[in-house]
Amino acid sequence: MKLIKLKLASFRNLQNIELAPGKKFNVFYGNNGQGKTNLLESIYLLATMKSFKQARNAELIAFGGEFALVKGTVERDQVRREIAVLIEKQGKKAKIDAKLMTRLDDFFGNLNVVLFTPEEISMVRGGPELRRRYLDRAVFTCDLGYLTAYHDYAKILKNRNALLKVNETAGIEVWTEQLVQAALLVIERRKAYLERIDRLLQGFYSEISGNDETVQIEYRLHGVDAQLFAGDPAGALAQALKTHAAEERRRGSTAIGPHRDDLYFGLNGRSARQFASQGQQRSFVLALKMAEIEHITRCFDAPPVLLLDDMTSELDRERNRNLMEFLKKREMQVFITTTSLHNVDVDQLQDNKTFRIKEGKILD
Ligand SMILES: Nc1ncnc2c1ncn2[C@@H]1O[C@H](COP(=O)(O)OP(=O)(O)OP(=O)(O)O)[C@@H](O)[C@H]1O
Repeated sequence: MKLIKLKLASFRNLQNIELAPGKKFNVFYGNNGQGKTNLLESIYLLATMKSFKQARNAELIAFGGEFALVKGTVERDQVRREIAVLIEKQGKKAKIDAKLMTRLDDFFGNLNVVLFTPEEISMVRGGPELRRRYLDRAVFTCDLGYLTAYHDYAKILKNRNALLKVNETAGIEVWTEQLVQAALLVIERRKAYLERIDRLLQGFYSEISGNDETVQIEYRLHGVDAQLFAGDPAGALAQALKTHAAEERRRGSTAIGPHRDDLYFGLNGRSARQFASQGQQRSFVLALKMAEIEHITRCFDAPPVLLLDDMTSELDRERNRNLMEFLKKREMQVFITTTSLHNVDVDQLQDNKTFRIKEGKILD
């Protein structure tokens, strides 16, 4: 998958951009606050309809503007598609080859991206939301049915929470039963993904770190007996909900389910969250991303587009070199942002294209 053309109008500080990225390495460089990350955000949006900064629509539109437009031409197996996303304050509309998309499912899969930002390093040490967000996105890319399972679960959760909030427990059993069934579908798909990347993760971690430390990734059910779950998943969830009934009434929200679950990252058999050094955390997250790339490549028989935001300042030289070696071996298009070309060693990269960004404009 390749992005052949990108056209932006009134997207954040990028008023009017038109560019033809190269098929391999594209390096965007410039001082802080010039629009490099905004550019990556626009590509991410073209793939997912979402901002990776969790920004609302109004924030994506240039100050004082009414709308923003992001357009891209993507190529896969020599077939080209035009993706256009119109962002207005009240919502987004997407067109593929000039046809308005009415179902989200039809939109996805035309452009796959994997994003790596410095902030993601905190996925190891930070709160569970970051890990859940990573997992949901990663599962979803190769498993479009996951979106339906996830939305069904979210709808039931909302209804059940609404009852708990007003302390209305009559009729809650019906929602509890539905919640359990919907939760199982989400958990099953999340676990299946982790099983698929488990071996990949170990391989990439060794490649990146250059040592023989072992890494583990596991799904952690919140408040549920894992052993019971292995034998009787529905029974274990129902049991946990029963045990937490009083807490739920007190908090006015559902205490058990995929919205509370977490990922466990292990390093040499210990919790990476508690014991990993800065460098080990970076290697871990980078290996996770590499595993995600490999997984998507296998699913679609085509590699995703990689977006590396300000990577060079976060990685030390050795890890950076290992990452570049990994990328050079692949027929993958990469977008890198950096404050200075010195950080990237562009001469080492075959087929690179560089773009200087200043005040929201590309200066060649
Ligand atoms: N809706 C908007 N309209 C206009 N400008 C915006 C909007 N949202 C953000 N900006 C501007 O975009 C700039 C930030 O751009 P961006 O985050 O892409 O910087 P960057 O080049 O990646 O810098 P850094 O190297 O610091 O990450 C800021 O100057 C900010 O004021």
